[in-house]
Amino acid sequence: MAILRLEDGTTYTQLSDIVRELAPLNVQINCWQIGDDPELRDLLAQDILSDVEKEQVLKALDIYFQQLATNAGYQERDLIALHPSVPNLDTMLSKFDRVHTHADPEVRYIIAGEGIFGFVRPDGSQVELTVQPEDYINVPAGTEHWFYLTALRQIKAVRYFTSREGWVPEYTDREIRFRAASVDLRSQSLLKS
Ligand SMILES: CSCCC(=O)/C(O)=C/O
Ligand SMILES: [Fe+2]
Ligand code: NI
Repeated sequence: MAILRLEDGTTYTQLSDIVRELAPLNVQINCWQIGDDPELRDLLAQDILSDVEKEQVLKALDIYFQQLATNAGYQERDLIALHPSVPNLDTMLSKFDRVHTHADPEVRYIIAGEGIFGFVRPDGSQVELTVQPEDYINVPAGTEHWFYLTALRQIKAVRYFTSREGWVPEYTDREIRFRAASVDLRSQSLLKS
């Protein structure tokens, strides 16, 4: 279930509120059910998936890919699985944790773990959106955003492509003013003390 945090600390968890707050960016957010198939749930609980297992997961969720292919011409999908034992995880994440855009829409369906997208709204305010299983997000081409993992350091997401070239990050020099996860980490450390 998605969580949106504004710079003033306001937090939204209702999908309708989040849709409203992200509307100025035309960022689409929705909740797509994963279902309760035990074999799929077991695969999603594994950190590491073989290529065969990844394809099994993708096929189980292809109903959504078919909708995107029919309605919006999406051509390909793959599954990204990030977890603490991925070699050079921090190097990979460093590609996304600076403000960047893509020439194509960034379309992700979160199916395990969680991650945080940051956005700059037209009024200059910055917001951060924690995405979790069943959250679907479509970030329009050219939208400034950043992405990083929470303290869980684990996410599985289906990536949908209209072309492969268009998702390469194009960096902007926008400064990121806050990180909600650090707020969480700070509050967690406060809770611990
Ligand atoms: C959750 S998919 C990994 C992040 C990514 O592809 C991207 O471009 C984030 O901005
Ligand atoms: Fe991105
Ligand atoms: Ni949800």
